[in-house]
Amino acid sequence: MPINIPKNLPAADILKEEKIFVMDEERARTQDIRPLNILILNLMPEKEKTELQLLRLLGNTPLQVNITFLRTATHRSTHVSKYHLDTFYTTFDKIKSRRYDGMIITGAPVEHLEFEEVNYWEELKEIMEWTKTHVTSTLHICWGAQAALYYHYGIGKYPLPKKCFGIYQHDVADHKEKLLRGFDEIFNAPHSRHTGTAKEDIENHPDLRLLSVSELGDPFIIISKDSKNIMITGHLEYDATTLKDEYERDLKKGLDIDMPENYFPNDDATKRPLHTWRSHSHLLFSNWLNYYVYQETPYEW
Ligand SMILES: CC(=O)SCCNC(=O)CCNC(=O)[C@H](O)C(C)(C)COP(=O)(O)OP(=O)(O)OC[C@H]1O[C@@H](n2cnc3c(N)ncnc32)[C@H](O)[C@@H]1OP(=O)(O)O
Ligand SMILES: N[C@@H](CCO)C(=O)O
Repeated sequence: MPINIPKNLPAADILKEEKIFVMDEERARTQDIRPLNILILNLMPEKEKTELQLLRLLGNTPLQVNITFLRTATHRSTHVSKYHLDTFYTTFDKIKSRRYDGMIITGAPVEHLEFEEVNYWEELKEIMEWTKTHVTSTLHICWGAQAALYYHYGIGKYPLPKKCFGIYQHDVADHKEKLLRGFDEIFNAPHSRHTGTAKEDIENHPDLRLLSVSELGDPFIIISKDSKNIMITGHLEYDATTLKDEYERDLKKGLDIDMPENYFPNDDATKRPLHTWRSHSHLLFSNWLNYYVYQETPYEW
């Protein structure tokens, strides 16, 4: 939320220079406030876990936030009950005449497929096209980010020599960038994927800005220059034990999987992993809600 300070306070100029969000008294007096409407397209198979993870982050704000959960109509989910989907989720046909202040498109375990092989790809393309006119800002996570880079900007994904799996450090390209306001110089975030995006593809694209790169040299946070689309290649929303669960699942299946890097204390898988990215995940979601959704969305539309 912006701070409302007297017009000629000396600190105002310095805060403005640092791009700290200051609102003068007149603008503050005339600003209309209403709850935000956020749409979540949940493509993760274990939908209830993802709901909880995202709601924790979206709940960390003084704003009122109305949540609508969206599922694909063209894909039959196999890891969640029909009851849960029928009770808590809607489909695109039912909401496409509405407008949303913000939208989240989650990851999905389909990165081994070409985009066109994903059975809801045509539906997702229609939804992503619709976001251009019906959503103020869309945040895309992991495969959702790859899908957005491909659909909106023509940037493909490529297979990694080995799964990018663990907790990695990331830099902050520009401390004045609103999305990263309050971030430390270096911060942790989990990654869990078999495919990646080329850094040069982002850097060379005239409509994109790279805001954060991992210690492996991979793009982590990407934003479109019109600020409508944000792409995050990792999983800031993951719980402390999500990578552990994925690791144990793959070991049980007999898959050739390395231990998540920089995760278990002393690389001892019997020890409790520490949640070392929690504060930055909260910060990123509240910055998004404040600067890209609340401050940008029209009061009436
Ligand atoms: C890169 C990222 O975005 S990371 C995000 C993805 N990560 C996760 O989901 C982590 C948690 N997931 C998991 O642990 C596993 O996916 C599990 C345990 C839930 C499922 O594992 P399995 O049963 O071995 O996988 P399975 O092959 O049945 O299918 C996985 C999912 O992909 C879906 N899928 C498979 N083929 C296709 C296809 N062509 N098009 C669309 N979806 C497909 C399946 O339907 C299923 O999703 P659903 O439950 O929503 O229907
Ligand atoms: N995060 C995913 C990667 C597969 O898309 C998993 O390990 O389940």
